[in-house]
Amino acid sequence: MNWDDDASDAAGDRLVGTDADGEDRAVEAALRPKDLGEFVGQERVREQLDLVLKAARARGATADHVLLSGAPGLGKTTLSMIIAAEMGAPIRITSGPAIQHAGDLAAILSSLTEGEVLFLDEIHRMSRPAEEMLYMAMEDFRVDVIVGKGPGATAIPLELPPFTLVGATTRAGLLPPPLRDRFGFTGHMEFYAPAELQRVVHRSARLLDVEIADQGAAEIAGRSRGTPRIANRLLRRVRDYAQVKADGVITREIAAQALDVYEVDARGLDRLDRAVLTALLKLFGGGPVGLSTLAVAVGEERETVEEVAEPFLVREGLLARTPRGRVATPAAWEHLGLVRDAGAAGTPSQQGLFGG
Ligand SMILES: Nc1ncnc2c1ncn2[C@@H]1O[C@H](COP(=O)(O)OP(=O)(O)OP(=O)(O)O)[C@@H](O)[C@H]1O
Repeated sequence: MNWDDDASDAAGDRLVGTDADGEDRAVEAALRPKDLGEFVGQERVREQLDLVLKAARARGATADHVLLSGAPGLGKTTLSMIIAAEMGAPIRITSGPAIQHAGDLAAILSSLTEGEVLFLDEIHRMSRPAEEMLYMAMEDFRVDVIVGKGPGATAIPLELPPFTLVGATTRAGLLPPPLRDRFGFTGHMEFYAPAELQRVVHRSARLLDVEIADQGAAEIAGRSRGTPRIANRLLRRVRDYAQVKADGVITREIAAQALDVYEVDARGLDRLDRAVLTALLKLFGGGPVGLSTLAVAVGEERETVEEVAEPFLVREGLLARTPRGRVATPAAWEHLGLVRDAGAAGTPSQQGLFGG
């Protein structure tokens, strides 16, 4: 998978963007499941983690280091908090970009208490020297603090209490193998199925004291791009609509009307996604067309199209990246309700892209 952090930054102000905005952060604390039983979906990761934590508790030991990989908003921070709660341990939260010098990391590590969970988000964005210090800290619970500079510099070993590192990354493939190998357990977080997101929406509605019908929750879930953070955000916008335009109850119709107003369509595409697809279909007959040409046609930067819009369109099977350019799939024509001109050159079947 190719989730780019810069792309998700650029997507920050979209209703269907995956990064947390200020409002998300304010409510997310209240919506986070507190234990593994409350955590919806991710059956395999949950089951495996349950075993890891139970075994550590039975041995009276600190849990092994845990690496969580997956797209933003799938629940990595939430799981790290659950790990701490299940181990009855405090948690310290920091991120790779916040640790630029090995000294920053040494300061954090040396202040940890026994059994504490250190959550290191975006661990792939840590500086190299800090990363190397982390290897030793994870393996031997020890760091060498360098005092002085040049030939006179000396390394002073510092013992650390046993702790559990929970690393989170959107790009497990970017981690150097020595770092990856030092995690006792790696959990790959998948996008959520609509039925799972429906449960997330129901749970959040209950916590927010919002009345919602099953079909209302299903409507929101179907437009949430497999991501609980987006589901919770759409729920809040639909709640606003239900309060202003109706009696506050979220039915299927209300959810659909509200999300139409916010331009999030039945499949979770927003205005930018649809603009890209529409240009590809209407102006270029479905492609192939070069990325730069497509970007000019929609009046966006090349990077925005490539990093913000395309990943989801590709994931949804609406657009394909081919060596000859971007190509719409038959599903794209269907989704936008357009019919391909039968005589046009470069139809998907003529190119043999989709098996005729
Ligand atoms: N499995 C789940 N069940 C219920 N709610 C969930 C689940 N996973 C995530 N959420 C909700 O989604 C929101 C985002 O989750 P979280 O912050 O843990 O994601 P993340 O993967 O750490 O994202 P990022 O990588 O951007 O930090 C939280 O409010 C949380 O309540």
